[in-house]
Amino acid sequence: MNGAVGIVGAGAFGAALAIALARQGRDVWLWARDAAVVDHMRTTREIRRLSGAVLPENVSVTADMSDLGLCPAILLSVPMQALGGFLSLHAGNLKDRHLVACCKGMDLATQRGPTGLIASACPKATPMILTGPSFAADIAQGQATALTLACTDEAALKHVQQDLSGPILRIYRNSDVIGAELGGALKNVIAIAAGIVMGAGLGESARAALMTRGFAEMVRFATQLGARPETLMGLSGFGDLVLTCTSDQSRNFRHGLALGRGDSPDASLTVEGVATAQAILAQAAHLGVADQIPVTAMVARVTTGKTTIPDAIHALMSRPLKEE
Ligand SMILES: NC(=O)C1=CN([C@@H]2O[C@H](COP(=O)(O)OP(=O)(O)OC[C@H]3O[C@@H](n4cnc5c(N)ncnc54)[C@H](OP(=O)(O)O)[C@@H]3O)[C@@H](O)[C@H]2O)C=CC1
Ligand SMILES: O=C(CO)COP(=O)(O)O
Repeated sequence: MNGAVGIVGAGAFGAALAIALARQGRDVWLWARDAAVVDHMRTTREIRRLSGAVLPENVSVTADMSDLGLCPAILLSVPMQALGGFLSLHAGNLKDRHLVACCKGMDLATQRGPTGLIASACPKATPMILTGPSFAADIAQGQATALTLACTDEAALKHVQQDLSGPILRIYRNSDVIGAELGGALKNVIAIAAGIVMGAGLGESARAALMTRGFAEMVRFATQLGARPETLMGLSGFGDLVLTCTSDQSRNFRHGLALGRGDSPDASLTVEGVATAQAILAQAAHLGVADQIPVTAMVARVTTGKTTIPDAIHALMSRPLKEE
């Protein structure tokens, strides 16, 4: 299909985007790595991870990457920690394209964000990131959703913005790739902390304080890496932080909720904030600014069993007093 949108990864988000883009009139190639999963989707047209949402007719499903050969833009909707491995396996099929990362996080092995991994694996491709407040289930149901698309190539950015926009997906463009990436990565870490606060029974006031101080930390860290503060205040930062910290649809929030209650989190789910907290902390330590991201540091320590939740709360509450 000449000009179809390619989507790699038929999990919750990839499938939801396929459904929305198809409803907006685009032909879509949806790729999954597992031939049995592809057969099941072809036969039933159902997406198990989206409570049986149905794929429109103009979505073609494949396990063969060469089927995406005529797609000028390919959305990469695999988990962050799988992106590097995926790119090294399939770089040959992806060169020269607009590659739109849909994952939120930072790679633990390289401490790079998704567009950094794309640029390194596919130097001739144009890397972009699509991010912002958007639960897959909402998108699959056709609910209006606003997202940020970030890229440093303005012409390519405008082209893909146009391509992906429609009555379901309203896409805002942004040239600040670092800010968009870090907003999406860090909000998942803060959402785990918000879940812990609620699970431990600390109450709504504590959650509001955590979100506010977490947001201050997001802006501080991202601007040190070159992000624009306004990007963090937009959909990819503040918008997604609010969504993810306040809804138990969020897997990151639910992960924290389970930890706060003393339960075991569901290990089968994609919970990006766990590895990302460690990657951000390692990067901050390398830059000598680890003391400026106290919430992220505590999430990294709690989720790796290096400290307990009561000790983490005590440590955060007894930091030296400072100006807001
Ligand atoms: N779900 C949501 O509401 C949203 C998710 N996102 C982001 O989208 C990204 C994907 O999340 P989501 O779709 O929810 O996750 P899911 O766990 O639902 O799906 C992940 C998909 O990636 C595939 N996959 C995993 N590893 C590889 C690999 N090495 N090579 C190829 N395919 C692989 C999985 O295939 P298999 O089934 O074979 O393992 C599965 O199809 C995350 O970064 C998330 O933060 C962003 C906004 C909203
Ligand atoms: O990023 C998301 C919504 O914007 C999805 O959040 P979770 O990955 O926590 O479910």
